[in-house]
Amino acid sequence: MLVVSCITSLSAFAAQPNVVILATGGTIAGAGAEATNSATYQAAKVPVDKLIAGVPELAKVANVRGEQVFQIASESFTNEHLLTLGKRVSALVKQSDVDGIVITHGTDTLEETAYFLNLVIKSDKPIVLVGSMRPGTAMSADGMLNLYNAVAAAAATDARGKGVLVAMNDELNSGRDVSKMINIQTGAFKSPWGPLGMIVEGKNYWFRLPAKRHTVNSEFDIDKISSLPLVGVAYGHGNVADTAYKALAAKGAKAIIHAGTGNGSVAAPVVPALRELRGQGVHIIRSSHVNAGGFVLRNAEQPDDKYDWLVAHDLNPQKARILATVALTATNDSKELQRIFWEY
Ligand SMILES: NC(=O)C[C@H](N)C(=O)O
Repeated sequence: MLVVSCITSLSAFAAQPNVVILATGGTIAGAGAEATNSATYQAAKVPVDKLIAGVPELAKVANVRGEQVFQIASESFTNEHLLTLGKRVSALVKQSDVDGIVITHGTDTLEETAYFLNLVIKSDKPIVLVGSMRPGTAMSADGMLNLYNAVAAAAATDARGKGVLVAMNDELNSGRDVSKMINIQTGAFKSPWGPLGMIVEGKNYWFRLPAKRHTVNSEFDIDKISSLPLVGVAYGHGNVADTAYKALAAKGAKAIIHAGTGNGSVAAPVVPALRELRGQGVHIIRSSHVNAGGFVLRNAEQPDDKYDWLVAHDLNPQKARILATVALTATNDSKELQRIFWEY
């Protein structure tokens, strides 16, 4: 009897999917002095093994192992961090003993890393990013459930082929669309076009699919990218001057994302400087900083065809920076870049 039950539990273990948790820091690995410290704490303190040990229920949905890739607050996530993480994910998804990847990440730039991986990883295996809005030491900390949901989602075969996902607050959002909308509530991550699905008690419920190119259908491949060009973001407002745009170009920016008002509109006094920069070879990409999601169209507000400027369509400025950075590794042609902005 004993032998039989041992064999049964062994085969049950072997049958579980293998999920690797790549830890990068953030509030999900944060710690505060008191349980009441939900907003004042130090990010990136708790190592991955301790995070995993804190959620024993993970073992019921997957064979989980952790790797500490970085231990940083995500506001300091550089292009080099993106490259290092992307190459590690790419190597892992090629392994036959890896079924899914979870990446624990600070929430400040989680949307940027999720979009980057969505563009450059050639795999249909689930890749799920997760963070938390409160540190694990706080009352009603959200990290445990978010992590459980992320591992359950990454372990599920129904999460395959949907691009890089973000599991936060019971929602499964596309890494392309999702954005941090508020910095103090657990329901912080929203997509302007709605979530792809929900995860409830470890089960995924899907409602829609991403329409844009991603992962296996992307023309970009992290294995072929060895460095990322500099792309800057300049914030537009009514009294804006050309100082930031010119300074970014002087620092070597290959493209400048104009975080514009409304329809990516540009204040009249800075138009000449932006035209001049384009003449010097710097791409000008009009995006919008409106809160619920911009929708910038070519030749609306500004004659993009005449100026050879680009539009980021619905990508917010930080996501537009990611796509421009990746796209510029493949082409410097403005028509090609605009095609890429429509397709991804
Ligand atoms: N909630 C968080 O994770 C915020 C933190 N500043 C980070 O992005 O690392």
